[in-house]
Amino acid sequence: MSPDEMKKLAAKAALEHVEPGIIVGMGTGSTVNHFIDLLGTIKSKIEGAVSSSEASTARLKALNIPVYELNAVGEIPLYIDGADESNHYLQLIKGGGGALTREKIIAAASKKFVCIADQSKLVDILGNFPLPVEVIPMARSYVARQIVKLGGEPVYREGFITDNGNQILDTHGLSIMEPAKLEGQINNIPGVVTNGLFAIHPADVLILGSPEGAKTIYPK
Ligand SMILES: O=C(CO)[C@H](O)[C@H](O)COP(=O)(O)O
Repeated sequence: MSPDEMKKLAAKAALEHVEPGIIVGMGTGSTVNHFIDLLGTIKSKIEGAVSSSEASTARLKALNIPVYELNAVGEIPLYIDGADESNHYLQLIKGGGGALTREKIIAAASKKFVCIADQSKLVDILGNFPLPVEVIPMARSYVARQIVKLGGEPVYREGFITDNGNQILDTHGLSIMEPAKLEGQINNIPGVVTNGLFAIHPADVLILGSPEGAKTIYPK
């Protein structure tokens, strides 16, 4: 079974978390794209969505799913998003698609975060996937030097601009033993908008697609 088929299985299983009449918070990426397509088949049962990226907004609108501004809604009952890595505590690395900041905001504004992924994303220790850090452009070199002091090797994602008009440093070489501590340390560097660790507020549920079907995992 291909990773994409496994992503689709996870997306399908996540539909069970969609209650009638709700607004769904939507992440970004290929796994979420499968979920959005499936959401389109039950769109009359929901009120709409809040989106974390221009790409997800375009996909939702193409399916005639109403998209609300975050400022126009209260607490969102459900947030669905993918991940680049998850540990067994459901602490994540996200941001491979560069939408980490809006994703983190909508996840924080949501009551329940259901993460969907193929089985390869579950790891014992975070950090094999380079940690994305969104930076204000004029601070990029300064932030990069501070990340080196923390033991990382930042690589500028050249040619990529986030939906917020910022840049990304993909940080290699980190073996992340204390994810929540590192999340706070990096976010405290002036010029950092946010980093892709979702550790202080992990996911609530992880659904992994595998050749044996979709497996639901709760934090250890
Ligand atoms: O964080 C993300 C985008 O910013 C994605 O959720 C993450 O990169 C996983 O992507 P995919 O579902 O394509 O594997």
